[in-house]
Amino acid sequence: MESVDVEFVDLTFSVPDGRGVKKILRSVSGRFLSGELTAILGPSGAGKSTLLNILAGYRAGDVGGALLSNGRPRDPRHFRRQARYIMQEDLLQPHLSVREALRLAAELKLPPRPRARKRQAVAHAMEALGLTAAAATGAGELSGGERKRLSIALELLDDPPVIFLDEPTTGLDEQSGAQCVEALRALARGGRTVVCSIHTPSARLFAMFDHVYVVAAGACVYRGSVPHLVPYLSHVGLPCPTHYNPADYVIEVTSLEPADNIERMSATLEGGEGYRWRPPSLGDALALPLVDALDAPDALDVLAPAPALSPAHTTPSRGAFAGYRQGQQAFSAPWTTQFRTLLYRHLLQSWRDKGHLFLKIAMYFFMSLMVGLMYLDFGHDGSKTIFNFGFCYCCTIACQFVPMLPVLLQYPQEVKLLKREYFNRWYSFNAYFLAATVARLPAMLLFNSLYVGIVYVMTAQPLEPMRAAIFLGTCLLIASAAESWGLAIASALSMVNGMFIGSASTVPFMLLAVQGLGTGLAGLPILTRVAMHFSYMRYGLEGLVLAVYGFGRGKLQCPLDEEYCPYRHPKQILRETGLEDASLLQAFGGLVGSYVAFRAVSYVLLRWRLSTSTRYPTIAYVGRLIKRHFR
Ligand SMILES: Nc1ncnc2c1ncn2[C@@H]1O[C@H](COP(=O)(O)OP(=O)(O)OP(=O)(O)O)[C@@H](O)[C@H]1O
Repeated sequence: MESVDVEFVDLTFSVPDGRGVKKILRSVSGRFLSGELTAILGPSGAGKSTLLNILAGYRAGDVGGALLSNGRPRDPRHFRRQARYIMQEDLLQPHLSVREALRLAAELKLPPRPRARKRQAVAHAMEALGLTAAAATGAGELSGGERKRLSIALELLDDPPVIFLDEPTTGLDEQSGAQCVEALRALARGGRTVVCSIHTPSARLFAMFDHVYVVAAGACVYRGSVPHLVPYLSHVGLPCPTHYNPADYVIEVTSLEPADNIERMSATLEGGEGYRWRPPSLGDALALPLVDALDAPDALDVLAPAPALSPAHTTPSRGAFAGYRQGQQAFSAPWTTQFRTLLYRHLLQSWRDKGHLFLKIAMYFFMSLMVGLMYLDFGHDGSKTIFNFGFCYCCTIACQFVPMLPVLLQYPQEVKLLKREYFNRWYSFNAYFLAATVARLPAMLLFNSLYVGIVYVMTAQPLEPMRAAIFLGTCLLIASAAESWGLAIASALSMVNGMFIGSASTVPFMLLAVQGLGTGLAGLPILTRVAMHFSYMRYGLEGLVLAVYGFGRGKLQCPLDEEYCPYRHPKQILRETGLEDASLLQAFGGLVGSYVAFRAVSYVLLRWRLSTSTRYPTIAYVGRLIKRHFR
């Protein structure tokens, strides 16, 4: 059985702070053993999450000191295969039931065969985390405690030897928090190393941990067993009052200013031997090895043992789940399985989110009717060709904004989920990216067909299959390019900044699309003409206008009540709008090129967001600047 002891020596971490640096971790050392449940405790802002992020490998840059696995320097790539990190926010697929979420995760994380083992792993995970009764409940309807336990169960499927959790009990009531910690303790008993940061635990919860690591102002102020904390506090001259929760007390005394207590406590630990403090007299008398001292005599059990919880959790041993090791293999499931499963999950989520789906259909329907009524019957009217050009421009704007805005709103949240799953090695980035790209196509086709079907008929555009197909194809390409532009922005920025940048950045595209109107292109400055090649809306406008007026369309009817129709010749309107020389090939090429370019930008930005590597310091620096000022 593979067991991994996590060790860190003289770990330091600083961040730039104005003109100086702020030390967040100040030379902390410790060892977290397999088979134990460890709590990282401390006042708010002490550095618990930072320590956890570094230990999990989630934060890699600017870290000083050494990280070891089983006493040897840690290979970050190998460790990533062994460890899972469960973040504080439960990022789940709200429209999947507990069983579905676990089955899909098993599909992604475990080798394809034998299939029975996957079912077994799902059943074991549900049983171990007390989720069997909620198997059919949608993740969106679960209680806070169940959500947390589902997050843990999802990471447990491939049986990782090390599990890190950031504040798993935050936001849970006493009972749910205790159930969660009970489940974690059972997992640790099975031979795993389980480490979690925790915020002001109750005495009952605190007593359930095997090992406590207390951080204050970036320094370690206690490391040892729960029962030894009270003697330790007396030892450093800060006796814990009777009936006082030692966890609360240690946080209280280390929060006080000036930081004398912190200095004294960390100096005591530095002066001691090994990674765990134990009462000197007891240690000498029993001559216990440091680790064995955890099973200290009952006389020191100043806290009541944890009461039995319901549901009773079994003690799943390592290997009780799938029994698979990822070993040196990159991912357990083949690439095609990852792609297929992610595509299915994406489509299922979209289909189940009926409210959003109907809202979108209603929105497209409403917008189509509005546009159709505004330009009703303009298409065949020789006196309204210039307004019909306006209809084409209106379509480029509609096809651009409507698909882009939901992406700017929703995608930042999806990126968080992607970060969690990708970091925990559920799938390869390429499989995700391709699946997410393909999964968007059916909705894009449906909504744009609905829009074009209504406006094309209402505005009386030529009912010729080729022209209608070009019109629809152009609208689809505009929408796809706009959505990709939105994805590129949302890949790097928060929702608020993305909404602002996304909306503002479309203005140049829109302005460049109509340059040369009335004057022709020849009179435009060279810079403007060059810039126009970068506006996908220009290509979109070209495609739509060519669809209705290009390809040798004959003279349009001039109504009897009009004396003169200056633009009844389609060639005339093409000349006046600077589109005389436009070609469909160039328009489609420009739109496809924009789509591919925006996708490529979004690919690179997403990869950067997911990377914890420090191989490219310049990129890392630019990334930090973006994070600090725009995210
Ligand atoms: N990137 C950063 N830039 C500047 N300061 C940072 C950065 N990351 C963390 N800090 C600071 O480091 C300190 C420790 O942060 P950390 O999130 O690790 O604390 P914590 O103990 O987990 O706090 P809490 O319990 O409130 O979540 C805090 O004062 C925080 O403001």
